[in-house]
Amino acid sequence: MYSLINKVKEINPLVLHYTNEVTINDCANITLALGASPLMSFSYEEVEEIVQVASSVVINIGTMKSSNLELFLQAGKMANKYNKPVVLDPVGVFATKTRANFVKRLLNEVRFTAIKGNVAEIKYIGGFDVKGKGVDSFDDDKNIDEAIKKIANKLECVVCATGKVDSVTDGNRIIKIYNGTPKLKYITGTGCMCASLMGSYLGSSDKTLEAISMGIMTMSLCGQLADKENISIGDFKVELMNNIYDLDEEKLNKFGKVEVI
Ligand SMILES: Nc1ncnc2c1ncn2[C@@H]1O[C@H](COP(=O)(O)OP(=O)(O)O)[C@@H](O)[C@H]1O
Ligand SMILES: Cc1ncsc1CCOP(=O)(O)O
Ligand SMILES: [Mg+2]
Repeated sequence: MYSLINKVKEINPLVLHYTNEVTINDCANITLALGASPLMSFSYEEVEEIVQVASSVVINIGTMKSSNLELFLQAGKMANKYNKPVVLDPVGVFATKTRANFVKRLLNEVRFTAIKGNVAEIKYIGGFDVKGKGVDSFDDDKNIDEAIKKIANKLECVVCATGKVDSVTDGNRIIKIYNGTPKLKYITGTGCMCASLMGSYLGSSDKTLEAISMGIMTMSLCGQLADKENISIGDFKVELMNNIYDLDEEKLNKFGKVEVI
């Protein structure tokens, strides 16, 4: 699985983002740091054309800007039409009925290759009560394996829940990733950036479960490596980017903590 990082650098996939206005720049930079190419678009005019040249598509509902919502649906449908892998990040889906209804529409009208969210977002989609505020999860991973398997089997896609431990499933196998640091919660966009990394791996490989696991492993491990003693939160963000740029197969083999269930 770890050798997929070399594929990203070889192929330099184009990762097309329809995303929020808070973390868009960080998502572009992390995509570049891994070795892929980012492209962000809010254009109805070019959606069909641009999806055709993309290697993968990321849809993130974070800011729920009303003028973009139909575009996000169209982008997902175009990804299906042109057989491009497409990832959904249902940011804050539990926070309002509006978000929940929009995510329901996306899930009904688009076949996603993968859905990733924090534990509260994923449990909410799985039908569980959750503890969350705004876009942040304060939930634990009780029932998380049940939730991810339920969603994966119902929607026939890979599902990833992020948190202290990250869990990924294709409905059959479950991959647990034990890397990370609580500091990742004190920078906005680490979840959004995971989706960009997932898009980068998906654009370089058709092994979906491995690609999604590598996306989250890359963020969690690089956060862990960046978290040197007494590092300030501003420096931590810079070190996170540096570690993404410097990550290679050797470091993944040395520090990756993965369990396949
Ligand atoms: N308590 C924690 N300990 C270690 N890593 C964490 C913890 N909480 C979140 N992470 C990591 O932070 C990154 C973002 O996850 P998360 O905070 O769940 O997403 P979001 O930013 O979408 O809310 C992931 O790499 C995840 O593994
Ligand atoms: C704070 C905020 N508000 C709308 S989108 C967004 C960013 C969320 O990023 P993440 O899901 O990675 O925490
Ligand atoms: Mg998030």
